[in-house]
Amino acid sequence: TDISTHILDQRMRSPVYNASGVMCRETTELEAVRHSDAGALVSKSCTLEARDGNPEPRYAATPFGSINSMGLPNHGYRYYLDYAAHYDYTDKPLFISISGLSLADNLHMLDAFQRLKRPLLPEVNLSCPNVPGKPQLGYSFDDMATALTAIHAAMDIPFGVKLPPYFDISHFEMAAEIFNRFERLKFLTCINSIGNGLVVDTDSETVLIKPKNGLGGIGGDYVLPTALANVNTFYRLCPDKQIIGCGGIGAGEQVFQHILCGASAVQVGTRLWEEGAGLFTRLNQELVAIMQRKGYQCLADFRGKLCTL
Ligand SMILES: O=C(O)c1[nH]c(=O)[nH]c(=O)c1Cl
Repeated sequence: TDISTHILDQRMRSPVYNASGVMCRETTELEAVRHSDAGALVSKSCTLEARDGNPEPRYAATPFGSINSMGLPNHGYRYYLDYAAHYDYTDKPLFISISGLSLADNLHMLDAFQRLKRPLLPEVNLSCPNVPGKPQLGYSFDDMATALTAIHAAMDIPFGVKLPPYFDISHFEMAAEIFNRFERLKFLTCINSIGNGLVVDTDSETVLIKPKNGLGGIGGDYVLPTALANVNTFYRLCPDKQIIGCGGIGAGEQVFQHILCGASAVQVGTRLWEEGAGLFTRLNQELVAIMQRKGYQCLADFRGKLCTL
């Protein structure tokens, strides 16, 4: 049973890796993912300068997932640039998440990464919901088109984007039309957390996290149907791009479902935060068991083959 996959020409021994933001802010964390059974790794979204992020508590686990308003805490792009400069690319693919506070910052950081002339894979984050005063690009189609036009003009290497969840068919269609304009935009990571949810503790009658009156991005079991809808819809609307699934993965079954909906690889956030890097070993085993039960030899046997009625 072969669970390997490729993103562009880069092979992954497993289709499962971390979601940006989880187990990836420190080089020690990136190394933990690299030494795990994950098939790749992605770094914490970086900004031009280091950021402390939002006041704590800013993450909370909940009965069916998590809520977070981290506020883009990271060491600044040079820290991740150094990691990418010394990384052994023969091991597993390295994705670099970029989340500049302005288009100029994004262009500056992307240029620095492409000048390394290393096979790193930039994932431009269009969907951070937690920086007060910074509306996310993914929900402003004109601004997103402007940014991607400038990024595509500046980038000689292939890149991807981290997308927010969309909920309206016309939004899927408008977003896909924009993405399809850009040939070197090669992968779409769907989805980021569902922005600005609110989780309340009944006993204390209090929110769980400090920033933004308790509002934060929702992840975990709550978001699986939305994640699958975004994966499958962009899989159908953007046939020249690969889809990386993210959202609601806690067991091999959801890995299987994301791939069935069209994902070439999948990322895990909430469940990884709660369980640790042993998660990848478990997910790989559970995916193999499902494939064996169904008689599938490789991921291509079922990728994108979701049946409709
Ligand atoms: O608050 C964060 O750092 C954060 N949190 C998220 O759930 N998604 C993001 O893209 C980011 Cl950048």
